[in-house]
Amino acid sequence: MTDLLVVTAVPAEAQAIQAGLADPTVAVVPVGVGPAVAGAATARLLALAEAAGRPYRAVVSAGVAGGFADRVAVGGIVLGTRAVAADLGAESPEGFIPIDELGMPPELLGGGPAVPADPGLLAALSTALPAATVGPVLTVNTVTGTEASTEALRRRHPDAVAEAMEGYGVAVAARHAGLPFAELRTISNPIGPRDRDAWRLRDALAALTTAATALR
Ligand SMILES: O=C(O)c1cccc(C(=O)CC[C@H]2O[C@@H](n3cnc4c(=O)[nH]cnc43)[C@H](O)[C@@H]2O)c1
Repeated sequence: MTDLLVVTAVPAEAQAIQAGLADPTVAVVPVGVGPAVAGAATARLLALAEAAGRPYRAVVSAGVAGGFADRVAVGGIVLGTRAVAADLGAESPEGFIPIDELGMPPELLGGGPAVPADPGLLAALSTALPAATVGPVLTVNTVTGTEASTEALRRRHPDAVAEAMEGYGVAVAARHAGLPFAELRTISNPIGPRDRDAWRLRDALAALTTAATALR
């Protein structure tokens, strides 16, 4: 058991990470956008490696993300303490109800709507990236794009630092395989009213290359 598996959403993120990697045993694979495709693809990669007798030792979900502007700047690095399925639940006239408050048996929730990062892996990444902002990273199916949704997310997750679209799916795949999980993100845009022209992808990808030195 040697390799660390790093999964990104898109090829540009994988290339940015590969450009900064110091460790040749780290595999970086772009698996697609959103928690379902990222989770399914990660589970398949883990199963194939296991069947080939070269199982991975840990999984990192990595890429760019939106940041809560008062927590982390565009271009900054984020390490997730847990991956939170922030839009898994039900709407009601009184507001959003998280999935674990809907009365479902816990075994149907696969451990719940948040998967913690592995403490040892998170500690190693934090030591290697002391400037990183550390906190929960939300996983959403829809990029937040209004002031009202941003405020609702802040109310529900006052300690969250960023949102992206894959972490929870990758975390569930890692948990089902019994492997440590962590999430590494760099910030391409502030979370808030949609302004795609303001996304600073180049800065976030450059930050991913810098942060990749921590992946070993
Ligand atoms: O067009 C490009 O060159 C390009 C390069 C790198 C990444 C992209 C993406 O479109 C990344 C999509 C990916 O980014 C995450 N993300 C980024 N900002 C947010 C956000 O505010 N809310 C949710 N997710 C965000 C997400 O994980 C997407 O999968 C394009």
